[in-house]
Amino acid sequence: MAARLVRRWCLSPLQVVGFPVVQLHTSRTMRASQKDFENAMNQVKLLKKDPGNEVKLKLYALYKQATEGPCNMPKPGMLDFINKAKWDAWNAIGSLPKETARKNYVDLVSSLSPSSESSGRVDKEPGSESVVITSEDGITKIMLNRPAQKNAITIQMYQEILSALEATSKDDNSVITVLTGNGDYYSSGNDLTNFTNLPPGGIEEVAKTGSILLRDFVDCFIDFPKPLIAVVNGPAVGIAVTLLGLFDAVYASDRATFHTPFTQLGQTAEGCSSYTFPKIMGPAKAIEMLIFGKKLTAHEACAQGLVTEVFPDSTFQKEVWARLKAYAKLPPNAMRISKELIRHNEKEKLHAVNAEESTALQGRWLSEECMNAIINFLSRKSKL
Ligand SMILES: CCCCCCCCCCC/C=C/C(=O)SCCNC(=O)CCNC(=O)[C@H](O)C(C)(C)COP(=O)(O)OP(=O)(O)OC[C@H]1O[C@@H](n2cnc3c(N)ncnc32)[C@H](O)[C@@H]1OP(=O)(O)O
Repeated sequence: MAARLVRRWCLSPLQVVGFPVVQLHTSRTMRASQKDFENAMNQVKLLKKDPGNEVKLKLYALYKQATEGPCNMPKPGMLDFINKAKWDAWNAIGSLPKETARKNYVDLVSSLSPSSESSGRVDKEPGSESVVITSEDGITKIMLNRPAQKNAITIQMYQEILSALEATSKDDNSVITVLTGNGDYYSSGNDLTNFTNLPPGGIEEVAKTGSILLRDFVDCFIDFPKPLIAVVNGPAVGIAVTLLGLFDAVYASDRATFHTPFTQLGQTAEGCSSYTFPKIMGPAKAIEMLIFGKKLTAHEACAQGLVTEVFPDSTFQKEVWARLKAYAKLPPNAMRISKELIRHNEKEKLHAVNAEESTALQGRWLSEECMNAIINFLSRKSKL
């Protein structure tokens, strides 16, 4: 099921906001600027790096203005949030002349297209994977690797993490498993553009498949049989925080922060945090985090029991990996059996909580509160 979901979701990043797929005109009577415009449209399709939704909305707006003139469409309804973001972008251009829009489009594309970008090659460079999995000294390291996007988790990354956990749980050479992030963030949580690729079934289908994926993903953490360690190298947001309640140890840099702004996003708690957080830190503190979105420092999170130990950022990697290497030499079966003893009484409850939270989120994703929050982020009207 999970693999099927991912296949369905894995669209080119350029499809995120419904990139205009255009027909190239070949008329010999076209002026040079029209040719530049067509070349630019072609270059856009060859971009290897996703330019981000803000730029894509600008490109969309300039393309529409250049080809059709000022926005002449009725404003889409609030719930039609992708078309509304596109309409807003086009409408914001006002009465800019078609020629100027065309030139601005060409200029914008050329600013995105260094010569290496437009070569048309699409091979992945080594280390360019969004999730990097390595194994050494009995430690399997799953590293989130989208530092420029603060390690926001895409649909494909959920699937890759899930597959890595399934594989390492069966790998006799893997004693402990570590989740960490590359760059300055541990993870900014769910990639908010996950919501913008509308399949034919529309937002209802997005919410339904998203809910199934979330449930499968979290189930995998609940059932993971070996020691699971989070090496929190920097700020963590959303699902990157809630999952910590299912880890066996959480080591944090003193630069890390812990933030679950679900209400601000019109969403609700997931990752079993509606159960694990009150248990770990008591209901009063859990409510401050999960309902009011209070951000904790690493030392506060440690005092609340969410973090095992905090290290100075300057020595964080050295100290933590030295410790993990020592732990990975401990007898693996004893560790696995101890984990089973500690965790097995809770498993049934955790699966039920996960199912409930995933269903609640399915409803939330269809709400106006949630859609507005996502539109605001994507159109950069808001940030955490
Ligand atoms: C219905 C389908 C769902 C399918 C998936 C189901 C799976 C489960 C879902 C479970 C529910 C999960 C919930 C959560 O995790 S809620 C938390 C979501 N995260 C956020 O709201 C964070 C949003 N980001 C920010 O507020 C800021 O970016 C941040 C404070 C993290 C950093 O700010 P800073 O100013 O330092 O950096 P930038 O904003 O300039 O960010 C750099 C670039 O990174 C992009 N970015 C960052 N975070 C995200 C994100 N979460 N999603 C998408 N993109 C993100 C940001 O846009 C910048 O990109 P550009 O350079 O292209 O502009």
